[in-house]
Amino acid sequence: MWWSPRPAAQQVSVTTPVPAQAFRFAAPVLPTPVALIVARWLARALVLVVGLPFRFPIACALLAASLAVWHLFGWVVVAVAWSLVDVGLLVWWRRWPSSFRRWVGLRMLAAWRWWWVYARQWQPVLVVAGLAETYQERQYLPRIRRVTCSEWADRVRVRLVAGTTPADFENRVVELAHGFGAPSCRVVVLGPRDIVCEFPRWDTLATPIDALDVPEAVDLGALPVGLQEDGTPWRLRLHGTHVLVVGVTGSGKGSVLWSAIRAMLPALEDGTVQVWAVDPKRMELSYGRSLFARYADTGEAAVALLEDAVAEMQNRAERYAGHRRSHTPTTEDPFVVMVLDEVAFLTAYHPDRDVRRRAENAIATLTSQGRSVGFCVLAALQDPRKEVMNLRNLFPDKIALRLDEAAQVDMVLGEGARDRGANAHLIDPALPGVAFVRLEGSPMPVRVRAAYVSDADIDAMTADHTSAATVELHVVGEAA
Ligand SMILES: Nc1ncnc2c1ncn2[C@@H]1O[C@H](COP(=O)(O)OP(=O)(O)OP(=O)(O)O)[C@@H](O)[C@H]1O
Repeated sequence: MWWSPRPAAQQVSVTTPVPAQAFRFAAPVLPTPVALIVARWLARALVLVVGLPFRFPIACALLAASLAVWHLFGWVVVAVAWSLVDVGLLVWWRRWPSSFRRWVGLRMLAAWRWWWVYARQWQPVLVVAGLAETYQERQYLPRIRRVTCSEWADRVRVRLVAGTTPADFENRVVELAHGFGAPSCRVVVLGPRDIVCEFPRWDTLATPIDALDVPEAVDLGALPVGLQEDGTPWRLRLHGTHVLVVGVTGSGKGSVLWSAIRAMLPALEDGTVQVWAVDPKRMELSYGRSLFARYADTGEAAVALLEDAVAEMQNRAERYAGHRRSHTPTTEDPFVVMVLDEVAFLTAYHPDRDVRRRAENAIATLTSQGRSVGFCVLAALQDPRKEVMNLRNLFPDKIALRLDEAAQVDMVLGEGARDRGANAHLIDPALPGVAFVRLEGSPMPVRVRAAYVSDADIDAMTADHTSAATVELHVVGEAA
């Protein structure tokens, strides 16, 4: 019938050109009069001038005050006033350099960076990076709300175009970092359509960090093991979790393990914490043997040690059942940290299949049941692929040191970590100990560097501190 639409016609997409179409409807192109263009430019200039006092209130107030004084009293008074202000600033800078830097230096730097780096290059960088949106032939750009500077980074607060998401920025962090000449870029979401792009001005982790001071009180939920990119301490939680440290050979896995052990020294000495170490390479942990309650360096010994840990963990769980739901470290029930260097030796490379199977079972049991009864597995691994370590998902916390391939980043830190800027595969080999981690409560990866615990530091640690558990073993040995 003439009024019923034909099925074939309904399937034609509205955007598909139809060659035989008789009429084509398009918006007419009207030449814009020059007067309109000039008026628009003038309006934009006016908005800029009116907005300046809001953007730079102090600078504008000073300028206005200078003009007023000039008008009322003449230029000599202005020159004298400015000389006095300069002297005042000089005294401030010399006497209180940090407050001067915070209140004057960094604000001036932020104004300069806003204008020179970001405002000037915003449009080309965002358009080329694919972050400009087009609607009805008009281009919409996210807007810079504010630029602030800290000692090490610029923070550019951005208002997103409606309909876009922070993920669009997170997926373009590499383009943004290169576009604005920064070593990296991190996106922090503040609220709806409100994000901050953080651009470091230089690499704050370029110089090695010496072994940190041994803390007086041990906080097993926040052991100081290095520094974060913003200069604040990098703290590692061990109590109530398990940690997998992944990195190619020479990436500095040892420095993470040793920094964690160093941060627990007082607790090792008073017996509330024990380290049980598995060291198949015999190069990494053997150096500080006297600090460990148990130590194994062969496949069979390592499996026996892991199975002992499982038995002790199950015994503890049986005692706790129905009485308590969490563990508090005491000398009777110490917090046990199983430090497993090169864990793939046990799970994938050991020639004996039975050893591999038993080791894998024991590690799986410890990681799945040990958290609440005071057992933690801190393992180091070179290759994160499933064939080598299929237990990696049982480790809630992971640390990605330098990796071989881009695809390994998400394997270690979880999906989307590389898109959010965790370029662990691009870490400079000259920067061992540099890593990406995900801190609690935030999906954003953070760049960190572990402190380097040298052989001399380990010597000093073993000379000054001994594990209470090891002392006990010696005493038993002497008595026997
Ligand atoms: N945090 C660090 N800061 C500075 N230098 C470091 C750091 N960690 C390691 N290094 C340097 O890198 C070298 C290799 O480190 P390390 O042996 O810890 O790497 P690894 O990942 O454990 O390697 P492998 O898997 O071969 O044992 C060290 O000898 C040391 O010189």
